[in-house]
Amino acid sequence: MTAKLLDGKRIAAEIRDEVAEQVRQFVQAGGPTPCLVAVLVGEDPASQVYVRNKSRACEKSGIEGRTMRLPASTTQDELVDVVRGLNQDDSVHGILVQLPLPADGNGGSGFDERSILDTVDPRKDVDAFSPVNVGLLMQGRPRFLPCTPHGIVQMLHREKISVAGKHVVVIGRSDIVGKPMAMMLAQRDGSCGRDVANATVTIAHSRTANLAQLCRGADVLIAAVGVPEMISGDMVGDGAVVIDVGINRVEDGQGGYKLVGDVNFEQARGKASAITPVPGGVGPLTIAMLLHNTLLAAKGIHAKA
Ligand SMILES: NC(=O)C1=CN([C@@H]2O[C@H](COP(=O)(O)OP(=O)(O)OC[C@H]3O[C@@H](n4cnc5c(N)ncnc54)[C@H](OP(=O)(O)O)[C@@H]3O)[C@@H](O)[C@H]2O)C=CC1
Ligand SMILES: Nc1nc(=O)c2c([nH]1)NC[C@@H]1CN(c3ccc(C(=O)N[C@@H](CCC(=O)O)C(=O)O)cc3)C=[N+]21
Repeated sequence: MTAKLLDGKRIAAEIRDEVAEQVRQFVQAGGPTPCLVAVLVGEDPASQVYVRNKSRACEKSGIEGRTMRLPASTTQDELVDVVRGLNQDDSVHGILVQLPLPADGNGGSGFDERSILDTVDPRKDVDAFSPVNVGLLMQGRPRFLPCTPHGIVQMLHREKISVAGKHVVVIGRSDIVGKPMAMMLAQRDGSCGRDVANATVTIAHSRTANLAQLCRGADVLIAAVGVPEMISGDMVGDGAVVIDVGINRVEDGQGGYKLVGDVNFEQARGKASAITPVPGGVGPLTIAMLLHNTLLAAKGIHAKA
C-alpha cells in the first residue's frame, strides 16, 4: 500500500482563509484588529524560523503580528515584567513566549520557564500553556486549545479520519504536544464532534517497554518525540494513519541542513494508509491554529470590555 499524503500546507491555507474572513467580519463589526505578540529571547535558529513563519501568516489573515526580540542576557525578572506589560496592554490580544528559552539566559543560570508561562494572562494565552487553560481542557470545556494538537484534530476532521473506538498511540508526553493530544482524542466529545474523540489512547515515552510492538498495534500513530526518523517502517501497522509531529534539523550531507520528522517517511509510507510529510504536515497547521486562537482571544477580551 502507498499511503495517502496528508497535506498540512493545503489544510492550513484553508483554515487561514477561514480565519481571515472571520477577522474581516469582526473588524467590520467594530472589533479591534486582533494582535499577537511573540516574545523571542535569544538567537535560536529554529525559533527564528518559527517566529518568521508566524508573522507572515498573521499578515495574510489580517492579524497584527508583533515580535518582541530580547537578548539572551535578559533576566528572569525583566522577562516577567515584559509579560506583565503585555498582559496590561489593551492593544495586545494574544501573547506567545517562544520556547525553548535560552539555556544560558537570566545571567547564565537559565530561566524558570514555568513561572514565566504562569505569568501570561489566561485570556491572552493563545498557546494554552497556562494552568487555567490546561485545567479547562482536562475538564472538557476548553477556552483555548493548544495549537499543535488542535491542528492535528482539524486535519483528521477535514480528512474525514475518525478515531472513535480506535487505538491511538501517542509517543511523547510533553505539555506542548503529547499530553494534550492524548487528552483531546480521549474526550467524550471533542472540538470537532465525536469522530475526532472517543479514541482509546496509549501514551508512550522513553521508559515504554516494547515500543515497536505497541506502535505496530496502533490504528493511529502520533509521533512527538524529537528523535530524527526513529519510527521505522516495521513499527507501523498495515493501514495505520501516521501523524509525524517531529521537526528535526539534520545535516543534509552537502554542508547544509534539512528538516526531517520523527518518522522514517520512506519506510512508513509503504505501510500506512495515510501519512503527514515533514515539512508541510503538522507544522503549518500549528501556525494556523495560533491565528485562530488570536482571533478567539480578541473576541473574548472585546466582548468582556
Ligand atoms: N510541528 C509542530 O508544530 C511542532 C513540532 N514539535 C516537534 O515535535 C517533537 C517533540 O516536541 P516536544 O513534545 O516539545 O518534545 P519534548 O522533548 O518535550 O518531549 C519528547 C517526548 O518524547 C519522549 N521520548 C524521547 N525519546 C524517546 C524514545 N527514544 N522513545 C520513546 N519516547 C521518547 C520523551 O520521553 P520522556 O518524557 O520519558 O523524556 C518525551 O515525552 C520535536 O521534534 C519538536 O521539534 C513541537 C511542537 C510543535
Ligand atoms: N510558545 C511556543 N509555542 C509553539 O507552538 C512552539 C514553541 N513555543 N516552540 C517550538 C515549537 C515548534 N513549533 C513549530 C511550529 C511550526 C513549524 C513550521 O511551520 N514548520 C514548517 C517548516 C518550517 C521550516 O521550513 O523550517 C513545516 O513543518 O512545514 C515548526 C515548528 C511551534 N512550537
